[in-house]
Amino acid sequence: MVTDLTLSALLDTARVVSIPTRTRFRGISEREAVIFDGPQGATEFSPFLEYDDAESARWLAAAIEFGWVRPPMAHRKTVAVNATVPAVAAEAVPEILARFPGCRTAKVKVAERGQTLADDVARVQAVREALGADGAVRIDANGGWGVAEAFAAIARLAPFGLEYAEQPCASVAELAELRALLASAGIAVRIAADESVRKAEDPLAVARAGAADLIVVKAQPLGGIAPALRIIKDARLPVIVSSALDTSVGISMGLHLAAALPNHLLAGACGLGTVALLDGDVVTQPLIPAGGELPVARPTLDGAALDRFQASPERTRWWRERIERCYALINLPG
Ligand SMILES: O=C(O)CCC(=O)C1=CC=C[C@@H](O)[C@@H]1C(=O)O
Ligand SMILES: [Mg+2]
Repeated sequence: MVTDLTLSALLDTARVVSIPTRTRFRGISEREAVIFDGPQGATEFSPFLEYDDAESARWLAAAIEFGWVRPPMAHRKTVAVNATVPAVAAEAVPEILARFPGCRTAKVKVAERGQTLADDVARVQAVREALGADGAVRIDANGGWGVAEAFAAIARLAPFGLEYAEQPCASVAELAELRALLASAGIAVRIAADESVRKAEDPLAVARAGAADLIVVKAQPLGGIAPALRIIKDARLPVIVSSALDTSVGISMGLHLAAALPNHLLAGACGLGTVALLDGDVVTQPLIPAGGELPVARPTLDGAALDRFQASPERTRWWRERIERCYALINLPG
């Protein structure tokens, strides 16, 4: 970690932006983010608004690391990414997939509050039809199911061919129980842990409990690329690197994490294509997938776009105060 970055030096480079989403995603229709310009390049701080300071402080540590510390050596120049399909109606699926050119893997949101299993079935079926038999389809329930509900839903969705189910239940104990139930029923759908890694007190508990087949790893929530790599090393499970509906700046942090992984640890296409879900960006060449891949690059900030998406004075003040509180929590040495 850097030792000499003062709060005022950090705040001097901060630009708060608010970018509309093209489709509501996890209830969000405006994505707010802070963009900093560090000596290593642009970096992003964008914890969701409801996250408390202790959790958000890890996102700030990640932003500082990416802007001020040289990233680890890259093992690849491009990273394959998945299309991310929000909990839309089945009819909207082709239009969503069209935003992810060349992506042969799609992650489909399921278990959305207010919807039914029939909605999930219709959406997953539409994705399978659009991708064809050789595409890969995975689902993400964001912990929205209980064990019995998850078992029934996965049994119903498995015939469409599922690569894995991401965080079907909320707790590690539930994931372990579900994983055993699926195995004993001969349903070959792997379990991926996301929230059990990025929001857990102990990100390794899920691996230790044998409750998942792979882990979804996000750089910002885990405190940066170096802490994420330490967790990956200790978890000893295959990894999908994902993001948090970031601008291309935050996405580039995820790409550098994915690029740092040796091939045998990367479990498939990464969840880094979500700039396609935003209606704008802050860089000159937005990281929209081409041929199903993204380049491992540091984007160049677009000053006009930073101005265009500049947040209101009230929101800017809110974010600057949040940065101050989080900065106080991360205890930079020196
Ligand atoms: O993994 C992807 O395809 C995209 C990122 C993604 O799905 C998410 C981003 C941000 C918040 C989360 O609700 C969600 C996830 O749960 O993985
Ligand atoms: Mg997830």
